[in-house]
Amino acid sequence: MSQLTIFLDTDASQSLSTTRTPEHIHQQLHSVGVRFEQWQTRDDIAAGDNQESVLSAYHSDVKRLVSEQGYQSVDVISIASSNPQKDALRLKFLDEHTHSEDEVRFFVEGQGLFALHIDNKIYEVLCEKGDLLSVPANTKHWFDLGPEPNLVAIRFFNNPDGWVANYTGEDIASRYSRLDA
Ligand SMILES: CSCCC(=O)/C(O)=C/O
Ligand SMILES: [Fe+2]
Ligand code: NI
Repeated sequence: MSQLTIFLDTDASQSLSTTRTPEHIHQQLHSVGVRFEQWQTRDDIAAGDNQESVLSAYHSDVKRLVSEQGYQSVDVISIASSNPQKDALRLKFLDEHTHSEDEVRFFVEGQGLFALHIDNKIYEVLCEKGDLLSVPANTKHWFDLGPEPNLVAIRFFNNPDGWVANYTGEDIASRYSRLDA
C-alpha cells in the first residue's frame, strides 16, 4: 500500500506525519507541487520483463501522457531480485541528486521508496504498483530499490538523452529510511 511519511530535514528520528490514504497523499504532495495519482494497472507484467513488452502493454497510458505533457523520450526500469546488477543499480539512486527536468515515473509492478527534499522537509513516498509520481525539475531527492528489488516503472523524460543526475554531494540520504527486503 502506498504511503507518505514526512520528516523535518534536521531530524530523521521522528516523523511529523504518515498517511496511507491516496487522497491525503495526493493533497499533501500537490501542496508542494508534486503530482501523485493512482492509475489502472494490468497483471501480465513482472519485474525483469523487457522494455518492449512493458511499453506495448501500457501503450495507451504512455501515449496519453506523452501527448498531454510533450515528453521527448520514454524508457523502462525493470529489475528483479535475480538481477546481477541490482546492488550497483541501487547505489546509483541512493544519494541525493536533482535532474534538470521533471522526474515522472509510472509504477506498473512492485515498489520503490522515493524521498523528496522540499524546503525544510523530507517527503518519503513509498510508491506501489499503479502510482504515477511527477516531481518538479531541480527537486532534491533520492530513491531506494531495496536489497531485493521488485520493480517495473515507466520513466518519461523532457530531455531526449534520458536519465541524467546531478548529485548534491550531501550525505543526508543516509540518515533517512531505506526500503527493507
Ligand atoms: C523509479 S525509476 C528509478 C529511479 C530513477 O530514475 C531516479 O531518478 C531516482 O531518483
Ligand atoms: Fe532521480
Ligand atoms: Ni490536485
